[in-house]
Amino acid sequence: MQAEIVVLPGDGIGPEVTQAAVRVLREVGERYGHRFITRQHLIGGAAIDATGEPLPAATLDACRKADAVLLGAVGGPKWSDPQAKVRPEQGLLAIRKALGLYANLRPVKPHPAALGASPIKPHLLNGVDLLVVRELTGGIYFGDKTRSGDTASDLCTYTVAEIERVVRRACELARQRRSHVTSVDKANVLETSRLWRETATRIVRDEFPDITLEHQLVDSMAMHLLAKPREYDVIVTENMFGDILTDEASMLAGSLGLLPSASLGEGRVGLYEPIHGSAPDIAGRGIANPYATILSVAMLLRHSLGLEDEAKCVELAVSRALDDGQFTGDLAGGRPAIGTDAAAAAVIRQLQIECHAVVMRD
Ligand SMILES: NC(=O)c1ccc[n+]([C@@H]2O[C@H](COP(=O)([O-])OP(=O)(O)OC[C@H]3O[C@@H](n4cnc5c(N)ncnc54)[C@H](O)[C@@H]3O)[C@@H](O)[C@H]2O)c1
Ligand SMILES: CC(C)[C@H](C(=O)O)[C@@H](O)C(=O)O
Ligand SMILES: [Mg+2]
Repeated sequence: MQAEIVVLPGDGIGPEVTQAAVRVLREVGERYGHRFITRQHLIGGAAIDATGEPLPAATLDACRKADAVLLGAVGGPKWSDPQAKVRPEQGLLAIRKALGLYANLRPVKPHPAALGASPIKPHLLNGVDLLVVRELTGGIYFGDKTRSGDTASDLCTYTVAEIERVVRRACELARQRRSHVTSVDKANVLETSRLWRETATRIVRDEFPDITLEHQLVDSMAMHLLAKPREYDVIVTENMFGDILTDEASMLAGSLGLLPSASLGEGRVGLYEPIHGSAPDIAGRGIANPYATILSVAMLLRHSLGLEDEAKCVELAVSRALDDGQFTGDLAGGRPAIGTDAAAAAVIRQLQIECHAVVMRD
């Protein structure tokens, strides 16, 4: 097949991890005979520096025309002045909104070889396989913001339609898994959460009677996620809770550098990105973990291009690289660590074996 993929490196470690992931994508293309055309565009701080805007029209245009978008990360101290009129993060929020990407899939499946990197006891992690479906285009990140004198406000709004579509998406995904959905809210305090809970209950009752639905308040969820992570299958939640819970969940996997994501809507184009940020503390040193971005490429192959074999192949290759002890610094825990490029090379080496193995098995 031929596919056009827009690559948005962004800021900090964004260019380093996307470059590694594009190398892997190219290898997949060569081995399977696909023509993946990649074009880079500006977003975030890099775009502000070049054009004054965090999401230039040319970038959005290119994304709309593409088959999929691969993003690194945006933001950094250079653009973080509280007085700044434009911020890199606005570019990311704007592209998600403009492409209608309301469902952000963040899978968490700790890899056995990386268990040592997690602060959680290994016996709690065995068998953990959960998927957070984070609502991505509503809630407090998108509400009106005001500042007047010594008072500031951020408005949190949800409509029934916004809740319905993401809950439906979570239930459809749960049907392909263990048919269990945990809906996370703060219904004891927030009106948006009461609407969320009512809507989730109705959608599951009327449309997904085969799904088991459980409600959980977000504060205790933060605790349960670490205390009994094995008990969760699909977790669906609003934008901010999903943002926070997934950084927490990365500790189950051992590092933020291991969690990929797919942002999907009703449209054709999906956006794929690691869940981590631009990591200014390690940027420019060639030591960032690229596995989350490489695993995001696997999600891109699966969800936007329908290339399931190729997606599995990338996931297996990452898994084998970890089995082989190919750890970046965030996973190494004092053992010798490899850099970003070497990690990509390790995946490519495994890909050369794994692609073949997956094809032969099918
Ligand atoms: N999707 C995005 O573009 C995105 C996501 C989160 C944060 N941000 C932005 O990134 C900037 C920095 O935010 P932050 O420091 O709170 O979060 P961060 O995710 O960038 O970093 C948190 C910690 O995790 C480490 N880390 C993150 N990714 C890693 C990787 N791939 N390999 C090794 N270590 C990794 C960092 O070194 C840091 O110590 C901010 O401007 C924030 O707004 C962007
Ligand atoms: C940078 C920020 C806008 C972003 C978010 O909150 O969505 C990030 O934290 C993420 O998780 O992708
Ligand atoms: Mg986040």
